[in-house]
Amino acid sequence: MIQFDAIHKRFPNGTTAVHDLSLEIPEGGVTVLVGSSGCGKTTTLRMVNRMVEPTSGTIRVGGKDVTRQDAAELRRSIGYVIQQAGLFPHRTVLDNIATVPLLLGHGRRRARARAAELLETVGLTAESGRRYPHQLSGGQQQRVGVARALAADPPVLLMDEPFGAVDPVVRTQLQDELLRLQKELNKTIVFVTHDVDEAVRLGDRIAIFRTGGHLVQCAAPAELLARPADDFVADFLGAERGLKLLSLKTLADVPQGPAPEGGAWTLVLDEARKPLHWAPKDTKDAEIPLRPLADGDSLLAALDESIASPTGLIARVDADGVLTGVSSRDDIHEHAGRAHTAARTRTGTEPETETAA
Ligand SMILES: Nc1ncnc2c1ncn2[C@@H]1O[C@H](COP(=O)(O)OP(=O)(O)OP(=O)(O)O)[C@@H](O)[C@H]1O
Repeated sequence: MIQFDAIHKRFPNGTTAVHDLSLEIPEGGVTVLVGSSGCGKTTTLRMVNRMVEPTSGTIRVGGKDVTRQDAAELRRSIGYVIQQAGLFPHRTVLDNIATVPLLLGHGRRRARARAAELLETVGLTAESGRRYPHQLSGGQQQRVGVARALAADPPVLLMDEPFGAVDPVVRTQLQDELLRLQKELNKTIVFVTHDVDEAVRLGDRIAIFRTGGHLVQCAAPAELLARPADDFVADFLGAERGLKLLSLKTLADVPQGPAPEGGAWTLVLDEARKPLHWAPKDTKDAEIPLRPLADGDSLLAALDESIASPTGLIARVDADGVLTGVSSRDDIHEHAGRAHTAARTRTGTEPETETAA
């Protein structure tokens, strides 16, 4: 757990970057710090590993006051990932990843073996380990940055806009990878972004800051979207709060029935009973492509597919892609409404919102 207790940071030029911050970051989850530019997110993050020292207040990691620990040692025990990866340009990828294990006194052989393992963990080939950072794409460099931060197996990972400099497709891939890794590793991750969608996608909890370094609200994403503490939070989350909430809910509970027969549309399956497309009764019309959805897909994806398809139906599949049934636009819509009511009225089932002035 990371505890910020009455933290204040005023830079020598008089700028207050963080104002009276008290926040508990639970162990083993992703806490995302969001807010507009200059609201103190990076400063907050960098105080955890003492790259910035607070003016007053206490920060504890695992119960220990960080100011009572040797700064260099502390930094080696906390993973740190930044935008543009921050790799050493004249070292190979493998040596970049092996840096911290080497500093920690692991032999070169062991450090490299660990680095090779991590390359695979973050989805890179062994061959890329022999390259230099500039010979990799931006997205690959970010993966190396994550591997390097994980090399000493630190319980805490600080990530400062790590995916800010890559295109949206690669960004989504990197987010997926991080979620997959986190399921496996269960680190305590503090993640800074100014992108609300990224925060909602990755965060177990989201802390929203406003200019002047004020924490406004910290809550689980669904709670935040359903019950923003004030107009600032509501504005920051954006106009499509309702849709964002649906991106957090799955399709699992929406009822499904057999595919209709003899109507205007027929669901065409391949020999393994995997849905291919909708065929019109009138063969002059074009067939309609479809995107099969599984129980783990979101209500937002279901709503989108049901609206986009003139059939008003979605094809549901199991983990192997085999048809399990179809669901109607009306059923999806009804569930979407219920998800909202539940989120608004929920009491005591989610972590409590922390608000600060
Ligand atoms: N070394 C410094 N000296 C003086 N002021 C600083 C320093 N570092 C940051 N600041 C100021 O402190 C405030 C908070 O900066 P910080 O980088 O923490 O914000 P941020 O929320 O991470 O912003 P961004 O999203 O743009 O990275 C800003 O007004 C910034 O200009």
